[in-house]
Order: sequence, then structure tokens, then C-alpha cells
Amino acid sequence: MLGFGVKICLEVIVYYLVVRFFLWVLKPVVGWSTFRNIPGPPSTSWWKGNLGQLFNAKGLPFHQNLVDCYGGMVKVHGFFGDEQLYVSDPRALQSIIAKDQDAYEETAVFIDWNRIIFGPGLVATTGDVHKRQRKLVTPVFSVTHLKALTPVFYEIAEKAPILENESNTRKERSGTGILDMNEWVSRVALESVGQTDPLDSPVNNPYTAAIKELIPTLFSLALVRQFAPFLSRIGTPLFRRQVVEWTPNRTVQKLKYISDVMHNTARSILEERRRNIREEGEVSDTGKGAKDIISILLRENERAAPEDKMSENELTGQMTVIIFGAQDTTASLLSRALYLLATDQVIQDKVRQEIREAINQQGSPEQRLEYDAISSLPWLDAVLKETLRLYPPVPFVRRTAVKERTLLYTPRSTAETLDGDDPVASVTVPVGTTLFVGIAGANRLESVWGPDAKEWKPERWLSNETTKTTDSTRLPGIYAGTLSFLGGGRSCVGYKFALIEMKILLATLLLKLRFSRTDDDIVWNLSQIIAPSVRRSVEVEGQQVVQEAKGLPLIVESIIDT
Ligand code: HEM
Repeated sequence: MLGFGVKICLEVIVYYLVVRFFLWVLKPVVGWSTFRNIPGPPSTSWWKGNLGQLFNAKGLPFHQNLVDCYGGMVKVHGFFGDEQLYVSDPRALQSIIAKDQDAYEETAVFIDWNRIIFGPGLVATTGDVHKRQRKLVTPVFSVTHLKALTPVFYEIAEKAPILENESNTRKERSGTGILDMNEWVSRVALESVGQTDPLDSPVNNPYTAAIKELIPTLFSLALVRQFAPFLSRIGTPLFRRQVVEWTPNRTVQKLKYISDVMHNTARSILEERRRNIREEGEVSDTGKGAKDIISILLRENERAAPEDKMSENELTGQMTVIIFGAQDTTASLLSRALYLLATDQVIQDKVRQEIREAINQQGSPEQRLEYDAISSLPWLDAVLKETLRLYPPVPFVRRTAVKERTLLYTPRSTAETLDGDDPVASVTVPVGTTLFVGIAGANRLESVWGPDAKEWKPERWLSNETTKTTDSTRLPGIYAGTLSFLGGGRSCVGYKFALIEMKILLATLLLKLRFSRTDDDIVWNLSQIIAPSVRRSVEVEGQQVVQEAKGLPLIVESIIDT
């Protein structure tokens, strides 16, 4: 049985490789190039093209260089000369993300892997199934529900150990320490969306560890994952599971373990929430039982029309996807915002001052600001917008063309020479083409954001001036004209949740603590979502070696008045 399964898998891979190999050999002979007029970097590997540079922990400068050197429409290479497009041109993105979004789907690799790892949740479905699920999940994140969740976010921010420790030492005014703020925000982000008992524990439990390990493990399998569309169609699910069990590879086994832990925990949390809802009886959305996003999701599903209801499998998948989608992204952004505020004390003070004034104006001893009040603080808002714009936690996503379409874009050469004009070029995108949506690239375009586009300047969001946008400068994002939460039917369904959660966490922290930088060298690595690491030179067997460890150490000082 083992031999048979492995043989089929190998045969499919060999078949795929042979076909691609011949296409690759023939291409230069016959002069084929689908995107002959599109500029791009040379392919650096005969078999993996530019994929090694694009999917690389140190690949962020390469991504930025693509836009700086070649413009908004760039040709890159995939396996065996496969030509792909790297797009950050606003006009082309409007078609891909918004106007013509049905012609560009998530890639089969993305969908198939997510189905394997999470089950049939939002990120593992396409077409009508995705639309049906989206209709059910969107109301979970309504402003009414988020307002009801506001006290939960405050409770989490206030009970975090860092603040308890600080309050213990505040009387002596000696509460200064160096803390790994990335670790702290990761835990808080997970708890804010999970609200599960095991997450109350400050030390890693298997579920927390599984969620944290998922992205790095997937990223280390980035190249193998490209075969997912083939492998996931071989045999029955039981057969495929058996093949995975038999695969003698440590990373594959780790991934299997992570997926199992996430799935089993999701099932037991769902059961628990369902029991609670049953015991509480019928409760209102803003009442006692509406205290977490999973319970809200369950109730939305109970209420849905029979044809719209999600199956048990879909619910489990949805829950894992929401918890997972909410964690590393929010942690990445909060880490970056804290790092930038620690670097710029003037802006840190402005944000803190604004929060203090808003609390004083309430005229009550209450230290918490309501949803509307905290949402409209100009400096806090500007810091988040600017951090999201310049450092989007997800710097790119990919799409596959499922219908042939023509994309319009501003060509690089004429854009530079014809000031004031609006030159347009076009490219026909055949079915099956893979496209990179350059979120970070588009968020930093000088044509959209001005000559200081690559600088972190929160004040740009405070001016009342409205910039006139045109087709060549308008990005199709759902939030603040940026692409950070994407746009269209596959945009981030939890973005309002993320914004209010991040504002409450930052406001709670800044009221009580001052952040400053240590001497550590912080590097920001790409593993689909950007995360900080500390680079240190250490002595190993008499030699200086540079080592990196995940984390963001910052100096944290208590500033609570006694
Ligand atoms: C700073 C925080 C966040 C950022 C930057 C972010 C960004 C994104 C992006 C770029 C996508 C599109 C992915 C793609 O098309 O491949 C996405 C999708 C998604 N996000 Fe977020 N996200 C954040 C926070 C959250 C939170 C807090 C939640 C849930 C509570 C969430 C849940 C989701 C879900 C479920 C999807 C899939 C939507 C769909 O396919 O219909 N995200 N997010």
C-alpha cells in the first residue's frame, strides 16, 4: 500500500516536472514569452526562477526593488520559466481586486493548503461557497458586536502580566525593564480573538504553540507547497492522510501535528461555546452571552436560513481561520507601531497626551474610552494608518487568472518622462497566470503618496487637505486608501476588529508605560507575515557568529503617577 501511494505521488510530480521542463527548454528556441514587453529581473535559478528570492525570510528588499527598478507591472519567474506578474500599479490592481475580481481567484496552492490545514473556512473556499460563507461571517464583525467586545479588549490589555508587574512597582517609580513586546502582543492578540480558557495561561499551551509555529513551518515548505494542487487530488482523504502519516520528513510531521492540534482544539471550543449558549438560553448580541467572537459566529449560524447555514466542518474551519488570521497580523502591526513609537518619543508623547486629555474630558474616574471616543483620536488613528501603510503585515498576496483579461497600467518609462500626462499600456493575462498583488509596493508608491512615500510620517493623516485621485493613483483598498487589508470580496473580514483591538491595546499601554529602544539590532523577516527578530553576535567555539532569535526587546518604563 505504501509503495503504491508513494509511487502515484512520485509519478504525478515527475509528470508535472517533465511537462514544465520541456516547455522551459522549448521557450527560448521558439521565442515564446507571454509577457515580452514587461520588464523584470533575470531568473536566478533554472528550475525555481525568482521564487527563492520572493519566498525568502530576507526577501523584503527584493520585493521593494522589483517596484523601484521595474515599476508597477513586473515579470518574475516561477518554476521552470513559468512567467508571472508582480503588480503594484493602481489601475491594474483596481481590476484584479475590485472591478474584475471574479477573473482572479486565490491560487490553487493557497486554497488547497488552507483546506488541508484549516478545513473548509473562508480562506479555503472560492466562488459561490466563499460568497455564502462571507455573507454569514461579515455580520460577526459588525460595529454593534465590536462595541460589545470593547470591555473584553480592555480586560485583556489591563490584566496582562506586564501591567500587573508595573503596578506592583509603580510606587517606587523604579518600574523599568526590558521586555519582549512581540511575545506580549502575540499572546494578547491570540487571547483577544480566542478568549479561551487555555489562553488565559501565560505560558505556551499546545494550541498557542501550534498557531505560532504554523506560519514558519508552512514557509519552510514554500516550494513543496506549489505541488499541493496535484497532491491534494490523489486518492481519497483517508489515503492522503495515510501518505502523510508515512512521509518520513520532520517538517511534514510537524505540520500534521499542528493541524491536528488546531482542529481538535477548535472542535472542543465550539462544543463548549455551544453548551454555554444552550445553558444561557436565548441571549441578545450585546448581552451576557455575546462576549467572544466564536459565540457570535455560532449564533449567526443558528439564525441563518437553512440553505446558508455552515456545516460543522465549515464552522470548525471558520473558527481556526479567524483565530489564526487575527493573530500574527495584529501582533506584527502592534510590534511595528511600538517599535516606531519607541524610536520617536515626540510622537509617542503626542499620542499619550491625546489619550489623557480624552479621558480627562470624560469627567469620570473611568480610565477606559468608549468605542466612538477611542476610534476618533486623531494621533492614535494616524499612527495606526501610517504604520499599516508603510509596513503592512501581509506585504503581498497571490492570485491566479481564471478568465483571460487585459490589464491597463502606467508604463515605467513614459511615466517618468511625461509629467502630467496619463500614459497607459496594456497586457493580456492568459488563464492560469499567477499574479503577485504587491500590497507593500502599492502602499509606498510616490505617484500615490508623494515624494516622502517611503517615510513614516503619521502627520500626513492629520491634514484636512484631500488629495484628488485619478485612475492611475487610486488604490482599491477597503481601508484609508491603502491595500493593507486588501479590497474586494476577499478583503480582510476582521479589519474593524483589528483596528479597535489595536487602538485599545496601544492606548492602555501608553497611558501607563513609556517605550524606548534598546541597542539591539532588530530585523524584520518575511514569512508571509512580517515579524521582528533580534540579531546578535555571539561567540561559538571561539568564533563570532551572528544569530537571530524571534522577538522585540524594548525598554519599558512605568509612568503611572502615584
Ligand atoms: C493588522 C491586522 C490585519 C491585517 C493587516 C490583515 C490583512 C489581511 C489581508 C491582506 C487579507 C487578504 C488575504 C488574501 O486575500 O489572501 C486578510 C484576510 C482575512 N483576514 Fe485579516 N488582517 C488583519 C487582522 C485580522 C483579524 C483581527 C481577523 C479576525 C478577527 C482577520 C481575519 C481575516 C480573514 C478571516 C480573512 C479571509 C477573508 C476571506 O478570504 O474572505 N484578519 N486579512
